[in-house]
Amino acid sequence: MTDAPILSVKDLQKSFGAVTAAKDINVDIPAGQVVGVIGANGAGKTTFVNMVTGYLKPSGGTIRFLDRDITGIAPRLAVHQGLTRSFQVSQVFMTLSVRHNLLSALALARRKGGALLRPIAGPELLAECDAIMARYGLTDVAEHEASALSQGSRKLLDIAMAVVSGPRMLLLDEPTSGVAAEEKFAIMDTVMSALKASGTTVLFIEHDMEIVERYVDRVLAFFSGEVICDAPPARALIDPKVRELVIGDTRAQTGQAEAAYA
Ligand SMILES: Nc1ncnc2c1ncn2[C@@H]1O[C@H](COP(=O)(O)OP(=O)(O)OP(=O)(O)O)[C@@H](O)[C@H]1O
Repeated sequence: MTDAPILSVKDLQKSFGAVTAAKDINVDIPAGQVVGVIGANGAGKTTFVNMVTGYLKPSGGTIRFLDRDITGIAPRLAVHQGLTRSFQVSQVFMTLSVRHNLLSALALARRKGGALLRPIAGPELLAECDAIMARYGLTDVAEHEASALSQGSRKLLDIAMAVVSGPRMLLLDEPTSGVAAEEKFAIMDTVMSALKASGTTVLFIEHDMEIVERYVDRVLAFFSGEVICDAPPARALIDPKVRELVIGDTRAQTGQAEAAYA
């Protein structure tokens, strides 16, 4: 880890008419950190991620990434700077195989303009594709159509496609949403060890407190557009405000057991 933060957010604000979706957000994230963003529905998590990745223009404040001002940058330029995201809804091509999905993503990441019209699969790209599939546990399903994959494998493919550009920082929207309970830890183990190996800084939105507790170094808890707690999970998940305003609400939505943090 270096001392200078990879991402530095100062006084970030966003209003939609009378609704304040982000208020006075100040966050510095060091390179290599894994950050979990939690909060009830409507707390402002997606607004924050959308502003950082260029999908929404802030009403005020600044965002610096790798010491450059990226406030209001277009999403594709954010990707060029090394800041990438995945979405809650999978972005894979359902009728293509795992290999062809990854080759398409690699071709898009490596080529510019009209070069897309040339054949995509040279030996280097094929080798890179094999390496990514091995890292993300997809080798055994390489020739399977994406539509035939389990939700968990489809998430792995989606995230593997997001990282082909070699981002320095990856933002994920609920990486285990829709994944069967018995698959979620295996999926996260694979994703987090691949991202750790590449030294990627990670920030992800998550409703599942078991995932938060197990995989993040730091929790940002949102309520009503503000960060109400910024602490390691062992502290954040027992913070009275977080328990009342975030975990209580999240449990009510997901039906998680009240005993988990008693
Ligand atoms: N495009 C928009 N226009 C108007 N209001 C919006 C818009 N996007 C978000 N909001 C409002 O901003 C607030 C924060 O929404 P946001 O989607 O960021 O919350 P969230 O924490 O991501 O919620 P969820 O867990 O349901 O995705 C909410 O009150 C929401 O209704």
